[in-house]
Amino acid sequence: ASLNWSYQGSNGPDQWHKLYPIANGKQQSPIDIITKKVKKDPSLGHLQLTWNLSTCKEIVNVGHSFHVIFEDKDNRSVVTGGPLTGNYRLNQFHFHWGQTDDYGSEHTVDGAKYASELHLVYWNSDKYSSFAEALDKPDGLAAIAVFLTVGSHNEHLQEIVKVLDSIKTKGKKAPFTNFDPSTLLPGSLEYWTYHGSLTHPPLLESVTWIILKEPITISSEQLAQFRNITLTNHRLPQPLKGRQVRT
Ligand SMILES: NS(=O)(=O)c1ccc(C(=O)NCCc2c[nH]cn2)cc1
Ligand SMILES: [Zn+2]
Repeated sequence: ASLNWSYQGSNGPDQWHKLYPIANGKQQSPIDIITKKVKKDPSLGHLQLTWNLSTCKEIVNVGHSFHVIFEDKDNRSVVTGGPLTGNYRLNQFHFHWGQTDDYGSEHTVDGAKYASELHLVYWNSDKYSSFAEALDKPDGLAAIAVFLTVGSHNEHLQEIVKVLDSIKTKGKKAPFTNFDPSTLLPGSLEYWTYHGSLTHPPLLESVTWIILKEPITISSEQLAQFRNITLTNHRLPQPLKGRQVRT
C-alpha cells in the first residue's frame, strides 16, 4: 500500500497531524534531552539484553527506511530490566538519517544533533501475543536508541551497508541471518528513559524510550549508502509537555 505520509513535501512531518491527530499529542517522540533537567532515579536498574543470532531473518526496504527483521515467536532475543517490567521481544531494528552528515538523529542532547540514530524495537511479550497487538498499548513497546556519530568506518555496520545494494527498491527483501545486534551497541549501557511514541505514523504513544548515552561511529561513506534507500527520514524533536526524563 502506498503511504499517505513522507518526510518531505506536501505530506511531510508538519502535515502528519491532518491524518494522524496524535502528532500533536502529549507524549510524542523524539525529544531534545536537556541533561540538566534529567532526574536521577535510583529505582532504575541496569538493562539486561539477551540475543540469539538465530532470530535474525531478513532485511527489507520499507520505502522510507530499511528494517532488519527478527523472528519473534519466542523469547530468544529480549530486553528486560532498566525501566521495563517483564520481557520485551525484539521485532526489528532500523536507522534514521538526514541529507547531510550534520544532522539526521531524531533525539538530540542539549540541542546537539547526531548524524544518525539506530532504533531497536521491542514489544511486551509478557502481556501481549504479538507486535501488532502491543502496538497501541501504553506499555506495549520499548525502543533502544543508539546515536551514530560520523567518524571511523564501522566494520559491524558494513555487514548491513553491503546488502543495501540488493534492496534498492521499496518492498525488496534479502536474507539477513546470524547478525549480532550487540555489535552495534557502545561499551556503556548507561541510558536516559522517558515515555513517548513511534516517531512516524501511526505515531502511537506506546513506547518506553531507552536512549543510550554513548554513541557508536559510522563513516561518511557508509552514511552516504543509507541515502541510496531514501534521502532523509528523521522527525524533529517534539514538545516535552511536562514529561520527566530519567536516568
Ligand atoms: N521510529 S520508531 O519509533 O522506532 C518506529 C518503530 C516501529 C514503527 C512501526 O511499527 N510502524 C508500523 C506500524 C504498523 C504495524 N502494522 C500496522 N501499522 C514505527 C516507528
Ligand atoms: Zn525509528
